[in-house]
Amino acid sequence: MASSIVINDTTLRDGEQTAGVAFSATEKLAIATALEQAGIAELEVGVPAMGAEERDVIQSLCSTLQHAQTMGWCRMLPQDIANCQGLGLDWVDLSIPASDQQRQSKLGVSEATLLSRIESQVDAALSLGLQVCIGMEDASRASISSLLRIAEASQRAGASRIRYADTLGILDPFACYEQITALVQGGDIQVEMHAHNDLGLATANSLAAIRAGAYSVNTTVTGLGERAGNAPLEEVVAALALTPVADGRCAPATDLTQLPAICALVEQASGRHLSAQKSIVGQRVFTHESGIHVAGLLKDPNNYQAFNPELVGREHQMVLGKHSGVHAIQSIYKQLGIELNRQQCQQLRHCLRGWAEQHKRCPTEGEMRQFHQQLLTSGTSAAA
Ligand SMILES: CC(=O)SCCNC(=O)CCNC(=O)[C@H](O)C(C)(C)COP(=O)(O)OP(=O)(O)OC[C@H]1O[C@@H](n2cnc3c(N)ncnc32)[C@H](O)[C@@H]1OP(=O)(O)O
Ligand SMILES: O=C(O)CCC(=O)C(=O)O
Repeated sequence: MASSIVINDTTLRDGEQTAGVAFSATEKLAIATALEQAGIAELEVGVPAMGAEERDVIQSLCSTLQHAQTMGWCRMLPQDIANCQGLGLDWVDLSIPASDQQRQSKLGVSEATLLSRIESQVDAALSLGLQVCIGMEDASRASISSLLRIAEASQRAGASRIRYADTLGILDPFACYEQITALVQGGDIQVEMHAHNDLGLATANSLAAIRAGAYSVNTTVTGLGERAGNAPLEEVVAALALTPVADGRCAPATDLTQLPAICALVEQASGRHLSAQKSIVGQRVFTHESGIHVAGLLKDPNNYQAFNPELVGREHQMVLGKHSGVHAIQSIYKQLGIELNRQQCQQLRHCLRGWAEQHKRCPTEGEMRQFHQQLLTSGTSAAA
């Protein structure tokens, strides 16, 4: 059977790092369970170094989840690793700054010192029964030669994976493809992509990384995360389902119909409201008003749909507004049980335009009925 691309969702770690976001234990459990039920293979569930309370939550998540693999995030420090003991985690991400900028300015150590730490710290994590991913923070500002040295040291020490973090979200998909290709071809270790969205390219970069052979990608529900956030889970899994990778791997086995409910759960728990136009899950992304689009959709939905909204548990909605055509008006009124002829539709449209400009929204069913009543009584001014 073909292997599938792995999603490592970090809503509960990087997602919760969004300024002002703090999930309760109950919310974390609900989010983790929902993600597992949707088929997400791996969850990065938190930072054990944050303290005993965080560790209790991590432990309870690990004991509740049945199929999803769990990962804890640590600095590559002995105490951080020791804090993972007994939590039931499957994986640990041991993070080191990979760029000269961060290594020198944050830690003040040489590359040789950092490389020498990998062996002993990976060993410490392995002895706790954990699989190890080496997190290369700020990898996108590091030279590829130094990333390859980290990859080589990680592999030699017994780590299973390296994580390429575009910590500042500065990559474009072309550069990302080149970087990940070099890492995949230069070593024999899984490569994971961690994309940030500062330039709005996190999803594109995640897909480019997969195309280059990345084993896994990090996502967060609704794209939560530091600053402009991470690659949104809903975008990445929908795109993977619709744009197959040519290397024979399958899209992750995600139940896409659960995405709206998962995003609503995270929207509620994070207090971060989603734009109506947010791809895949935004309230209005399958809503159509323009006359030409609605007329086309009525003939055949394929005329104006990128994909069937049922794939992600949604449906098309047709509404009336400034750009409505006769077909739309006729069809929408028919659903209200009102048959209109072409001339009546044109009269309604004339009034609808002015009404929409004034109110800046679509009319409700009650308002549409009112327009019709006015049309019948005045014959000309349907929607004053
Ligand atoms: C790019 C990312 O997303 S990295 C992940 C960021 N996530 C978090 O910060 C999780 C939440 N963090 C926390 O709760 C706290 O920062 C804690 C509990 C982890 C640490 O708190 P404190 O001990 O008070 O340290 P504080 O946060 O002020 O400073 C961070 C320290 O970690 C060090 N550090 C940062 N990254 C690393 C690393 N990869 N390896 C080793 N040390 C590191 C910093 O240099 C600094 O150490 P210093 O005091 O010697 O300068
Ligand atoms: O080192 C890592 O695991 C990645 C940390 C991270 O969240 C980032 O660099 O954006």
